[in-house]
Amino acid sequence: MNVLEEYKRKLRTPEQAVQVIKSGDWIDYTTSLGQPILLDRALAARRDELTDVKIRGNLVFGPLEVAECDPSQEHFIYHSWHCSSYERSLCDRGLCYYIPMVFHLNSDYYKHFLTVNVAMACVTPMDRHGYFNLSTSTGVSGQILRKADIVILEVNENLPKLYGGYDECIHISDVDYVVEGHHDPFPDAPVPKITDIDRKIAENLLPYLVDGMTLQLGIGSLPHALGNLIAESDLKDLGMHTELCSDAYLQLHKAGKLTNRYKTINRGKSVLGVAVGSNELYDWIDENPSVAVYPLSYVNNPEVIGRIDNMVSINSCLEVDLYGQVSSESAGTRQISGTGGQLDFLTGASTSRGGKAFICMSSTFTDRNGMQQSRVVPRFGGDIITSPRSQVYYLATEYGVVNLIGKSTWERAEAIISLAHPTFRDQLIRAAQAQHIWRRSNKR
Ligand SMILES: CC(=O)SCCNC(=O)CCNC(=O)[C@H](O)C(C)(C)COP(=O)(O)OP(=O)(O)OC[C@H]1O[C@@H](n2cnc3c(N)ncnc32)[C@H](O)[C@@H]1OP(=O)(O)O
Ligand SMILES: CCCC(=O)O
Repeated sequence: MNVLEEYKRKLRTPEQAVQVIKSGDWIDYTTSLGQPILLDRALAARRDELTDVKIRGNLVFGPLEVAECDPSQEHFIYHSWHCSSYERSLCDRGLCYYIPMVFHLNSDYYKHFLTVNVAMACVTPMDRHGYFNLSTSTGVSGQILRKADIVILEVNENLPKLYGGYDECIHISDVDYVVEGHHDPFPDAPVPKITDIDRKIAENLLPYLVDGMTLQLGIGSLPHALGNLIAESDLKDLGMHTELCSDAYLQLHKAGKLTNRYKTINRGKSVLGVAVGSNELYDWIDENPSVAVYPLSYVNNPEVIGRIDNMVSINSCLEVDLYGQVSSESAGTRQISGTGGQLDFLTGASTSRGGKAFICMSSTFTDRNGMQQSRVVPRFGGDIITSPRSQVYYLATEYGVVNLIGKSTWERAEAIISLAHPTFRDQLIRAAQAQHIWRRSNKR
């Protein structure tokens, strides 16, 4: 049978396709732009026929009809590997549960441990060879689709087609059903406003950065802003090897800096796993031979990252304690985001020849009551630790950069307090004294 005939034979309406889902099933929605909008709507419409259907997603921007239609969670229970701001708001409402993980092993979790009864994902239209491109969701999708008992694809003509790497496509012969329908154009992701504090942090980082380095910029407004500022610097011949491709890389490209010339693997290629940004970004990565998408089992593998000379990883966090522990994913018991690729890139970049792993933050934040709070705290109570103190290298704020490696507890306390906002330093020193990590010789 030729691929077009096979496509027609597998074509269903969304309502028909979701009939395969049974009570108790595990369903996967892949990630971000891969969110299956029409199938999600059709599944939610079956609410009263189904119970205990569990759904997994990852950095999904929503709205998710399955979560919104069932506050009781008798019918649908939604889970996320990494919370977007929408999924965070679902968690706040008790409608989403976080699943702890590290990304480079995520596909192994699927391969060895997890059940996927039905996987549903948005893909590009099928090509003449019978392949659908997994596009900006390639990072996480391949193994989910391989593990699924039933694969339903939703064709979204707005998705960019990305060259791989590997695992960027699925063939019609590996698909059970295909659905089509109208999709609105993707909204542009918000662009962070660059603040004076961002500029100061970028200034503090610049002496550590070299021409020819390869950059990983993490999720969130600070890494994005720092990427934009690096695009304005004199640095040149930069490389891209990142889990998440944001508009900061488009800025580096537009500034003529993203040549990938000195990459020691994937030379000449901007490597990514997932992309989220503007339509201009999607247009840039679409069918672009200088861009290569890979599964995160490759992109985030610390051994792979470590093979890239001068690999620089720039991620952000919510708070740091005086021991050097980093909390990036929860504020007390409130789930904010996830571990994501932070630990993978910390581990990988710190083993690269000339590599450096930075965790950056503003020294303070303004809480919901309008009060200025320190991001340097004496010690964590209920916050989840994202990066353990044994693996944290460079920490940066607008007050400087410190390297914690090889530093004892009292040296760390001193170094970390030097990054804190001056308003909070005395109270942090008193806390360090009470915690027995402060000596008479410590600098105030
Ligand atoms: C992507 C790659 O290539 S892999 C590596 C990157 N991945 C990671 O580093 C994972 C962990 N890091 C992250 O998830 C992000 O970088 C974050 C969460 C630390 C920062 O992301 P941003 O989007 O810039 O966070 P933002 O400042 O908007 O804050 C998010 C929420 O946390 C709240 N928040 C921020 N700081 C604090 C704090 N110290 N205490 C309490 N709440 C806080 C904010 O108010 C906001 O809540 P809201 O949505 O209700 O307003
Ligand atoms: C999918 C990107 C999330 C992260 O690693 O932070």
